[in-house]
Amino acid sequence: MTVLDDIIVGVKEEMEARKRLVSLAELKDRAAVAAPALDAWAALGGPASVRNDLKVIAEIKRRSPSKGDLAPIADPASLAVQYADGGASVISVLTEQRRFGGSLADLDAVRAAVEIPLLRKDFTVDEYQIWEARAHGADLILLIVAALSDTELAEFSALSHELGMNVLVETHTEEEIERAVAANARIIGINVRNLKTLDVDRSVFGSLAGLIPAESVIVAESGVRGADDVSHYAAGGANAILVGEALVSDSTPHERITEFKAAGAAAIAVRN
Ligand SMILES: O=P(O)(O)OC[C@@H](O)[C@@H](O)c1c[nH]c2ccccc12
Repeated sequence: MTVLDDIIVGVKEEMEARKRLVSLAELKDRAAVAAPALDAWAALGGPASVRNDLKVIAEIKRRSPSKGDLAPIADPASLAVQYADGGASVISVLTEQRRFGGSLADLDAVRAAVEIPLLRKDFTVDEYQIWEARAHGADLILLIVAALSDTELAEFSALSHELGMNVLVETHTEEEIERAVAANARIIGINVRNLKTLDVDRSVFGSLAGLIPAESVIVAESGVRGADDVSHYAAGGANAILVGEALVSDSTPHERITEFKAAGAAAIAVRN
């Protein structure tokens, strides 16, 4: 069993427990009265012809299976405000409980605090979680190609779009990019961390980014330690970066984001 398989077992158990507390019908009622989803695609730069800088997706991440506790986040709302002040385009809230220490309560707290698009970051394996995301104010959800069949990828994308949300489709291999493109994904992430082993290999980004059609927003996920990594991803074709650990463990995350955006813009100016 891979790490990913193991995580998903826990995700399903937690979801079954939530299903007993909140029915799908109840979630649909809540989703119907939620404020409409914000346009994460536009926030991430939109059509290729108008993209001009590097966008930052800043993540609220308490813990990870590879590193354990990252930082005590007493107040996710104030961290989110710092992210937004620093110029994050989207805030990612990890809601997976067992391995990442997240929750829907974190998503609620962040939703109440900022008005920029939110990614509900979780291991989506059931439509229930998509309704849940929308009911709790998410604008974007994560679909991990390695965890889904082509049918699930298509159905989950369609439901998300029906609910007005965008989808970040996460890949790690050439075959997964082909599957993401076949599913018409327009926001495609390359996670440099292999979720089956948790190994990080930053060179994966540069070797795969060229396979993604220019119309899609390309997100470099994981492994940003500092501005050099940001420059590396931007030079390799990233339109956006997704950063967790480096921001939650920094005392001035807004300054880090500003620094990352400057490094990204400089590398993109050279790239163009
Ligand atoms: O903390 P990092 O190395 O900056 O990584 C952030 C993000 O990419 C990572 O949290 C992540 C990428 N894909 C995921 C899927 C599930 C959980 C977490 C992730």
